[in-house]
Amino acid sequence: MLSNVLSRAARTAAPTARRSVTTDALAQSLMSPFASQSSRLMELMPARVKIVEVGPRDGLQNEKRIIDTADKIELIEKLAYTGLPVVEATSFVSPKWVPQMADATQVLEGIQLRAGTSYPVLTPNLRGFESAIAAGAREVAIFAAASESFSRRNINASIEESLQRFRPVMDAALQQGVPVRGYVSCVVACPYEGAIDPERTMDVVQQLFDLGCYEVSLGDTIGAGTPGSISHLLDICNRRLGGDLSKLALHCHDTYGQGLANVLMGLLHGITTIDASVAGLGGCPYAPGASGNVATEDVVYMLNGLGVETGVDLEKLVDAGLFISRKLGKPPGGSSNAAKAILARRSKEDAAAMV
Ligand SMILES: CC(C)(COP(=O)([O-])OP(=O)([O-])OC[C@H]1O[C@@H](n2cnc3c(N)ncnc32)[C@H](O)[C@@H]1OP(=O)([O-])[O-])[C@@H](O)C(=O)NCCC(=O)NCCSC(=O)C[C@@](C)(O)CC(=O)[O-]
Repeated sequence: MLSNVLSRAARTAAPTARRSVTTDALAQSLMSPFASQSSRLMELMPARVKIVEVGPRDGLQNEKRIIDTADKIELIEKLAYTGLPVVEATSFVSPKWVPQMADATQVLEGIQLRAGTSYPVLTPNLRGFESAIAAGAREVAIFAAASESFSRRNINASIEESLQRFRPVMDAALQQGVPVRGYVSCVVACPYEGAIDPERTMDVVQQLFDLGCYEVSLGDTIGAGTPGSISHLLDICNRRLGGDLSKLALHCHDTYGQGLANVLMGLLHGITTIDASVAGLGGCPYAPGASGNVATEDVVYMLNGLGVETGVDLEKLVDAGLFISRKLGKPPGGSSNAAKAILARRSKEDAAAMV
């Protein structure tokens, strides 16, 4: 088992970037000296993780500075070019509610699609679904919440009303063969109600599966979860879903710095789909105080170090993060520690090359 993991790591360590020692290789080379001690951990790791990049949607939706449509398109294309299998592109919501997403049609129509990447979009109602399909969407996502108060503030509907609203979206999607992802927000905590009962979360998850979602993403919307509460939630998911978590994704915000630890906890429980946002961008306009998602660069660095394949080129990902950080006037690499370290290493290498 361990030798499989190590040879997998060696395969994925193939140099991809212009740099002499890629950071992918660095993370993986650090693994081998400790491999014998950590073999139990390695055995629990999946061989491959699907990363769902939510930066262009979740990452930008809360930004006050309106980003040019062309820059959004360039960001999405740069992200797809890293090898990411899924780049959530935009959302077809009311522009009165989320002004940053007002150009959803132009964004989706403008993307040069890359084979091997899908570009789902958020659709809160049938109107959003129809606009998305007209703009070329091939996959959509509906979004519910485990908290009544958050549901009302986010989409102006109770949980039950929102599920009723999703029914025609789902019917139309099924008729047209469009896959639908589901989100549940506030899976462990709500900005208005505090702690959320995981059984309640699972009730909503189950209803989204019953509606026909092929995957449901568990959103720790305000990033209050810890490995303890996430583990408790996933134990309950495990019981309620008969031991199969393969259709769940984990969507961790990093408000309290727990994002990466929570992702690791998810992997240990058998989650193999992780949502993340380049440069750690993000936040929900209706979740005051919530910071961005766990940074994609940090997730990829960690997975590289664990010998888990993602198919993502970390150096190119850092370039995409740098691009959008500049557009937003944020520090290079945003809140991603891995990106900041890689950018610092690049500067040193560039300075050395000048001597
Ligand atoms: C759901 C509604 C539309 C209800 O909003 P409403 O005000 O109850 O609905 P309405 O039907 O009265 O519509 C209000 C206005 O929006 C228009 N409208 C109506 N629908 C659409 C549409 N699809 N596209 C464009 N426009 C639309 C509609 O035509 C009308 O325009 P007006 O007549 O006033 O000029 C609104 O509440 C909304 O758009 N909410 C979206 C909020 C949002 O995007 N939140 C962030 C995403 S969720 C999230 O971030 C969490 C997640 C997924 O990342 C996971 C996690 O971290 O937890």
